Amino acid sequence: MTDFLIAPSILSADLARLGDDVAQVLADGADVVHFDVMDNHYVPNLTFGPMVCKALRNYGITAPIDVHLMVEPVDDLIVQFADAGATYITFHPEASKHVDRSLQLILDKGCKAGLVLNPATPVDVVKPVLHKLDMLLLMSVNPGFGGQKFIPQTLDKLREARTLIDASGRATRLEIDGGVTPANIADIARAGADTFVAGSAIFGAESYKSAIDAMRAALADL
Ligand SMILES: O=C(CO)[C@@H](O)[C@H](O)COP(=O)(O)O
Ligand SMILES: [Fe+2]
Repeated sequence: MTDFLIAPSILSADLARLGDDVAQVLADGADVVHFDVMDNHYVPNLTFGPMVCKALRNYGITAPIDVHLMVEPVDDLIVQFADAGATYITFHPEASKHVDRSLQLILDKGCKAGLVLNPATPVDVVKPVLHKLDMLLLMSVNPGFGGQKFIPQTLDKLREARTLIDASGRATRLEIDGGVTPANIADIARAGADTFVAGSAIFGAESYKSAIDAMRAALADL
C-alpha cells in the first residue's frame, strides 16, 4: 500500500497563532508541514521567510517541514532555510539559472531536494536531474494564492510524472499542490500522487481532524 502523506499548507493557517495552529493540525493527523514562501517577485504575493521556519522549530515542531520556494533567485534562501530547519526544499526551475547546482546545494546542506512545476511547465523538464530529486511537486493551480480551483489537466501530468519516477527506480515522492479536497483526492492519488498539500480544505474546515480523516478515508481503498 502506498504511504500517503498529507501536508497542510500554512498559507491558510491562523498566522497570529501559527505555532499552536501547526501543532493542532499535526495532532489532528497531518504528516508534513507545507511552508509556502512567496517573494512578491516570482509570484504576486508575500508570505514568510526562514525566521518563521526557525520559530516553528524553536516552538517544538518536529514534523517534516516542506519548504516550497516561490522566490527568485533561490540559492541564498536555500541556505537560510536549510539552517532554519527545513526538511524538504523545493523550487521552481524557472527561478534558478543553474537548476542542477541549486539542487546540489540543497542536498549538500543535508536537506531533501525537489522541483516544482507550474501548470504550463512540461514534466520533461525534470528528466536531466531526476536522479537528484527526493520530491517532484506538480502545481495544480498557478502559484501565489491559496483557495484556487484544481486544474483538471494536472491529472495527465501526474500520470506522466508517475511513469517517469517509476522507471527511474528512485523513491522520489510525487506531490500535488492546489485545490486538493476530500472530494478529489482519490482521483489525484489514482493518477499517481502520494503527497497531498491542502491549505483551505484543512485550515478552512471547522474541524481539521474531520477534513484530514475524510481525506484518509478517500485514500483508504487505493
Ligand atoms: O503553493 C501554493 C499556492 O501557491 C499552495 O501550497 C496553496 O497554499 C494551496 O492552497 P489550497 O489550494 O489547498 O487552498
Ligand atoms: Fe505550496
